[in-house]
Amino acid sequence: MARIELSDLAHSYRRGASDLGDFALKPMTLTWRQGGAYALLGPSGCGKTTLLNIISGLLVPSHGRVLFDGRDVSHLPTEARNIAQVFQFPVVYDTMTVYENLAFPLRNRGMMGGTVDRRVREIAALLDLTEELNRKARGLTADAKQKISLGRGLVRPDVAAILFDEPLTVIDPQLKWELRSKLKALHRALDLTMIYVTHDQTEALTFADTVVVMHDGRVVQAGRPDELFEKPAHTFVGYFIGSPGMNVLPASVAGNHAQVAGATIELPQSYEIPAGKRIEIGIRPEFAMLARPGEGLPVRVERIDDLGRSRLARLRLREHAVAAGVPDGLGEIGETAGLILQPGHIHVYADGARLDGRA
Ligand SMILES: Nc1ncnc2c1ncn2[C@@H]1O[C@H](COP(=O)(O)OP(=O)(O)OP(=O)(O)O)[C@@H](O)[C@H]1O
Repeated sequence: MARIELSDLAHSYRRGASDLGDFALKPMTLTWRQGGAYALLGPSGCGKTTLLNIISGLLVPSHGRVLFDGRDVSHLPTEARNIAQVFQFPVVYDTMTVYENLAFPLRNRGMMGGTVDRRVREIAALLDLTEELNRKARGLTADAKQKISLGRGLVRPDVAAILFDEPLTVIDPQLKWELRSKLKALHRALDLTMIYVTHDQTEALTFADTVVVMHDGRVVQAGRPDELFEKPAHTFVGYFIGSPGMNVLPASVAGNHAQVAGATIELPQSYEIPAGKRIEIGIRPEFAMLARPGEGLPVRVERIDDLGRSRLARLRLREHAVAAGVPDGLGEIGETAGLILQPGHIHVYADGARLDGRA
């Protein structure tokens, strides 16, 4: 296991690039705790694979350093970093049995006999592969093969970290759920540093203690799932996480008052607003409620989605789309209604970044 530090790390695929726009990874300094379960989450093209390849040693960063337990490994190849990797598609030896596949990474490192056997059986049991141990990998389904790949990644007890790159892509949706919680249990049982790359928020939130959200080559927030939900550090985190995402509305804020769509909302905290920045407020649909016309902000009702246990209103506040909850006793909903925002859950953003208020 290792603590992994990224120190002033940045990467451009263009030699000699100086414009930040040419950087797939913008400068970042970040520590991955020993034994942590991390998800690296972001949309396609935000730089996840670039960052993972730099940590694994497939790519040498154009700027900054990667440290494993304080040791600079920036220029070391993958083999010298003592990490395990699990990729999107199964990497298994078809002619070997499941047992031999799982034992391979251990034997390759010079481990012998009983130690190998114990570890292979432990991992096989954790992944429900015990019954298959003597079968050749060739005849197995894609799901089973990917389980073997996961097992091969998890089997070595001495790795600095295990890097997963979208490992459940080929897995059947039903089994995905099962494997996700299994991976979480495995992390607890094995106490290894794990970094799990995904663009799927459910996968990230169910697996990780800490979710690292990337957007446009930057890490915009690293936090616990509840922190990302309750205090999105960037408007991007607000609408990327959550379903539907956070409502973001242009506003002007002075002290503890926000002007939104012509109405004034009193905020529980006071804000110092930097000059010349785009000011927005953000509020999650869970804390915005549809109300009778004349209450709160005036909105137009576009539609009501029945979600089974609750209803979600899709609204227009002037030209802005807003999602809000529908209280049970509201009665008939016409074309116009009111919208009440819970002030304690309103965040203020300047150029996308969350501002801290003062009580
Ligand atoms: N080998 C390369 N040469 C040049 N540009 C690259 C290379 N690999 C990635 N890029 C660019 O770097 C940026 C980040 O790509 P990266 O693959 O790291 O993102 P990602 O978040 O992993 O996306 P995806 O989920 O689609 O794999 C993108 O703009 C991409 O076009």
